[in-house]
Amino acid sequence: MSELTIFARAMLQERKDILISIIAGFIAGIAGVTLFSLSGYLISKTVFLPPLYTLILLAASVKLLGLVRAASRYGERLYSHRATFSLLSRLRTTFFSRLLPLSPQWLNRQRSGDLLAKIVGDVESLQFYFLRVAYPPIIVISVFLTTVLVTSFISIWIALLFVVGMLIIAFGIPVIVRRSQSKQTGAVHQLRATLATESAETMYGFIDLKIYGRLSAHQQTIERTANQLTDAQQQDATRLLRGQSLHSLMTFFMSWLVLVVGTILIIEGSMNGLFLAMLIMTAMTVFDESAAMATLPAYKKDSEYAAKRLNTVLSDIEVSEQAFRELEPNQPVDIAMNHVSFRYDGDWRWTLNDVSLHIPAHSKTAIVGASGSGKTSLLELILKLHADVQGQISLNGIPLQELNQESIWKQARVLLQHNHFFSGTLRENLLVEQDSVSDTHLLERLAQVELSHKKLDDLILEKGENLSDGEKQRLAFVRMLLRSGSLWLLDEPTSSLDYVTEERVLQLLFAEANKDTLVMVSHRLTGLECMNQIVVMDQGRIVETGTYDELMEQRGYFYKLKQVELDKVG
Ligand SMILES: Nc1ncnc2c1ncn2[C@@H]1O[C@H](COP(=O)(O)OP(=O)(O)OP(=O)(O)O)[C@@H](O)[C@H]1O
Repeated sequence: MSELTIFARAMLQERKDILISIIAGFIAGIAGVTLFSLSGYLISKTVFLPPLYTLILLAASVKLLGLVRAASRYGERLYSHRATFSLLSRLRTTFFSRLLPLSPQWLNRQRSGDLLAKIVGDVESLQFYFLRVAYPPIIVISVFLTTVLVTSFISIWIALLFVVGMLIIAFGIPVIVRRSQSKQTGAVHQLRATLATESAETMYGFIDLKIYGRLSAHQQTIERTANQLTDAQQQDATRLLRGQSLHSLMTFFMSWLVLVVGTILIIEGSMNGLFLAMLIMTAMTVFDESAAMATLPAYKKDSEYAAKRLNTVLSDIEVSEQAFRELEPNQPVDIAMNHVSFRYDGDWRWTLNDVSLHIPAHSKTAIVGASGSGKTSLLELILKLHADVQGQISLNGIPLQELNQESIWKQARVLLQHNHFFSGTLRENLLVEQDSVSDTHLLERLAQVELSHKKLDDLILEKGENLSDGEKQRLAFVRMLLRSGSLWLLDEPTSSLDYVTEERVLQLLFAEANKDTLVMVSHRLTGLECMNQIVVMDQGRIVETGTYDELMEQRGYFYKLKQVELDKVG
């Protein structure tokens, strides 16, 4: 039950609608039972040729009850579904708002298909908890108890028969349904997540799979999973149907039993024969109204499983939300790292090993080194994208663990190696953060990065499929320029550009970031002369630090890298 705490909280917020639907459901149930009982009574009464007004009164009551039943059933459906949809939207937004502040690192660890299956499928499954598990028993039991009470005035034996029938429906049938279900719990959820994951991976890697001739193998896997999912769904549906069929069987059986017992009671003279048809109709209706009890355990188990899957995500998230101090906006940022070591989850080696570094406010720092030496990871640590970091990192003297992650992101103008482009116009892709920038300004910015041939209404495909890598890099660069913030963190911002464009872009960057703190990871060693410091990394350690001239004079690691570059590029 603890898995459903979030759901229970959301239900409390919808208590008004829930209460109305319970009351309306109760009225509909009682009206239904009375309607059919009265019909039975009317039929029996007709045989004895009662006065016309009695018949008119009974027929009018039946009509009226029909209307009451229809109206209250409508009210029940309306309010219960309104509550359900509000609950669902509450759950979705709660889930999504928890995901939003998460570090990309956490999101990267999730398989996108599985996450999607949780956001969509598992949240959806929770609707049944309310519609089929939480409130129907309240209605069924209250309608049933009222019926038993009224019936006991006519015949205590028939009332007892009803109780026995209800016990079988409420406990016997669910046990049978649950027994067949226990081995299968969660199969649909798991297979749905697997199918989403396999489909997402096939879509992402479509071109590579095609080139390497592995597409059909992947398609077969997807088909196999889809078939297994269909089978699991069919088994689930069969189980539900089995419960419903057993319930219908029980309803008919009880009606026959009422007929038999009622006949005996009439023969014995302990019951008025006028009530027989009425009691049979009562039995049929009251047991019919209790259909929800037969399928309740199946839905309950399913919803609990869905809640459990969602909880695994939410409990992870709670761990990662702990920042509490703000980084002052528009202040120059000073970065200090003191004996910082870090490794990725499950990795045996240190990605960053005992790194100490000071990046003063307003300074320009380049981080260079071999591929895989930890340059990007170092930038990500400044952005507080990773937890479990050893040593001390502070921004403007505030330890990173005390800083609100979002306040760092607000201050930072970040350009990572991979930038996402959304399906939409070029304008929309540039104005992801703000929409108060004029077209003229946007076009000026585009011209500054040699993209004057692009139009703001040009359509960009999902993930920027119709852009070259260099164009993507420059558009992301413009996107970063349009932000405000005094901390510039760039990871190889010009790696896909030709030398001429690269020089222009770097000049523009240095002019724009003139008064700010700039940290730039770079593969290339050209243009670093103007940097205040160059940090050279190797295998997670800082091996050299200094200005360009100092490092060249030292003739150490940087000098060697520079010689290699000169040999290769000239
Ligand atoms: N998300 C991750 N999970 C686990 N290991 C990672 C992850 N990202 C990077 N690594 C590992 O950390 C090490 C440092 O990676 P990082 O990207 O920081 O290096 P880099 O110097 O920026 O490399 P490059 O110049 O190729 O971009 C690499 O060995 C890499 O395999």
